[in-house]
Amino acid sequence: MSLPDRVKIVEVSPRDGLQNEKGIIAAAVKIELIDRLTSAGFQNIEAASFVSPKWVPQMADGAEVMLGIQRLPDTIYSVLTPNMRGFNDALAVRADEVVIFGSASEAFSQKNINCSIAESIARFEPVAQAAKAAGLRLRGSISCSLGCPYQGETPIQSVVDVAQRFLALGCDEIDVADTIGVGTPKRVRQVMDAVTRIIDPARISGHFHDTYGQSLANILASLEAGISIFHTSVAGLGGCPYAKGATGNVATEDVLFMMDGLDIETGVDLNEVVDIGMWISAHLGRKTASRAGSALAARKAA
Ligand SMILES: CC(C)(COP(=O)([O-])OP(=O)([O-])OC[C@H]1O[C@@H](n2cnc3c(N)ncnc32)[C@H](O)[C@@H]1OP(=O)([O-])[O-])[C@@H](O)C(=O)NCCC(=O)NCCSC(=O)C[C@@](C)(O)CC(=O)[O-]
Repeated sequence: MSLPDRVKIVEVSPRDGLQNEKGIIAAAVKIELIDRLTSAGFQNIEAASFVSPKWVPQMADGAEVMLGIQRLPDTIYSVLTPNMRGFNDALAVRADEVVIFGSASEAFSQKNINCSIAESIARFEPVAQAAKAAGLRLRGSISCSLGCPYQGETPIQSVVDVAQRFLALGCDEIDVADTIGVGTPKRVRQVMDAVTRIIDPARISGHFHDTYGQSLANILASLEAGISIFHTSVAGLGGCPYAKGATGNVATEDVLFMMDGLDIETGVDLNEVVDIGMWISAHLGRKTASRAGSALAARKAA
């Protein structure tokens, strides 16, 4: 299959990238991060999470962040909303897209959102209806699509079942998420092929964590399966509090560098993203996890 000319990169660092940070990061830093990402050309930024602050304290300032950022009219600012409480908070700050997040694994569903998969779908139903009524975009994220930290490999049918439920709820986009980064290209291709049999590939995204260094290969396998939306995180920031040991999302800089080599447009300025990656890594007191980011920053410094 031929590869697309253009892909959409959803930058998830302000939410997935920062949610697992131990020390609380000031809202001003989150706001600066999002503003710089907006300037770099991302058309979709996952900006915050309206979840219980007892479960994820780092995301407690979502409203302050959403109200503090400089928004561009064509940029989609997404927020996570596990229930109606989260949805109402998202509506109050005029989020463009709300994300319901389920799992293809029963055990992870319990650990992450404290209910079974079936209960989660029932909880998402009013959120989906309210999102449609308010004219907001709706995205559904399927955690553990390639494997679960508690249950091991995920059967492909479990991913398809949740995708089907999300489709019925009216999701505009559905994420196949490799929460712990265990997927390898052959399996990713099988999962993407199964999901694209029931949903238009243009509505499916690949969300890959890079724990085992497989993300770029998995993105290539997804491109070959017709997928053209990918989630990335500047400097490879991230991790899920309910998936111990899992590292961050695939680094944005690495994906942009690969897309450039494949002649696939992203609309994002890699040069600016390298600077953002170095800035946020310095702020967090660590080295960037992006190979391309380090190499390009070193080249600039020379
Ligand atoms: C879903 C719940 C709330 C259920 O949590 P629960 O304890 O079953 O629910 P509850 O209704 O009993 O609420 C407990 C407390 O939280 C409050 N509460 C309830 N809802 C909200 C809300 N929306 N905003 C603010 N507060 C809220 C509620 O008011 C109550 O407060 P209390 O009475 O004890 O003072 C909880 O489990 C939760 O917040 N989980 C979120 C976990 C999370 O954010 N995980 C990380 C994101 S998922 C992820 O990273 C994966 C993804 C998407 O990136 C893709 C991938 O890589 O796989």
